[in-house]
Amino acid sequence: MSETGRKPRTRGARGRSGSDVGPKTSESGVEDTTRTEKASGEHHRRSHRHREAARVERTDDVYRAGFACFVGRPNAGKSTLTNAIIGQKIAITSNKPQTTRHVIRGIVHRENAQLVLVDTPGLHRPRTLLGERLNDLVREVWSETDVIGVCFPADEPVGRGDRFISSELAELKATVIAVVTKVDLVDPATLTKHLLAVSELYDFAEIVPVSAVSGHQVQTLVDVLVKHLPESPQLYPDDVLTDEPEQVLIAELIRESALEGVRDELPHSIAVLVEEMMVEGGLTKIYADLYVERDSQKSIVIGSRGVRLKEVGSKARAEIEQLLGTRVYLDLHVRVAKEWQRDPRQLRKLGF
Ligand SMILES: Nc1nc2c(ncn2[C@@H]2O[C@H](COP(=O)(O)OP(=O)(O)OP(=O)(O)O)[C@@H](O)[C@H]2O)c(=O)[nH]1
Repeated sequence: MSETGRKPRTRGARGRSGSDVGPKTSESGVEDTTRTEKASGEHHRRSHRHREAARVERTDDVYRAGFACFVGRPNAGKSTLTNAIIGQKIAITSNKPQTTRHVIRGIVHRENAQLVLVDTPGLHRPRTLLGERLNDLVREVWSETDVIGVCFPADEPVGRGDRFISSELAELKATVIAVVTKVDLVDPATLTKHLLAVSELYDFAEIVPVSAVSGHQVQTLVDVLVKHLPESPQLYPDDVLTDEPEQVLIAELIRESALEGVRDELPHSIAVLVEEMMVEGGLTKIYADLYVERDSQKSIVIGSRGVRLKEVGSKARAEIEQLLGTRVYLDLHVRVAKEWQRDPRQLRKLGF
């Protein structure tokens, strides 16, 4: 099976041609680092290692490897579940719907299996060009996966959105399982009713209730996903956790930080692009642009006297330092790209 998902994006030299450069904030870490990488002066990628991911687990005698993805209505808990399985923050989560835009893969390594997880945006009725592209992306991922886990949040009744997604699954060659998420939020009686309602939606190969927050049944879910993978040689080297370019992960962390506590219309209007990354000794310098659609949104992001942008920068910097294991200098610019969600050129530039 071929690789799933978007091709890694490469960024050229730092482009500062945009006309709408706003106030900037720079954040620099001070404490000493635990790990330093040899400075190369150019963009580079590292494989993220995670010892726990190499947990030894024998399910049967053959080696299985393949791709799985979680789909489901917005806010169903797909990203949180992916993170719980991979054990590292790789996809952003937020209590606002439809904040996952990038296809981000994580890889679970077992002694006799390799599970490659693909994270997709929620399928929804498209209202903009971006919406249409997102739906195309979801379908593309679906057609290339071996197992699809449809997520149904246990704390919300099965609704039209769930029926819409289930009806789209009929023609797929992938094994389709149901994942009932957030079971920590409901009592056993509600859960039982919910499981019944889910089982009536589609002929799922299995139905697995989980809680990504408490960890309940997360490993069972991995067992189930692995069980339905095809026999295949190993697809990735042993210690690769995700092959998503670091810059995309970093952009996601910045975007997540910028989304916190902002008004409802803003999440869809924010995009982040890492323009340049340099390693200098134990310090990684990151120059990133945060795009919004309107001047009014720019003021919201920046906040009074730049206070909010500074907070966004500090929070993102701390998380990026964790991800990279180096000190980080983060230079954030806010730019206005008018109506970028409706403009094909801008969408391409921002990676959609
Ligand atoms: N209590 C509880 N909350 C959860 C659980 N899983 C996810 N959540 C919360 O549900 C919200 C949505 O989770 P996400 O993982 O962002 O959902 P998603 O399906 O990826 O959402 P989109 O990106 O909108 O498609 C977040 O606030 C999570 O913290 C869970 O197992 N238990």
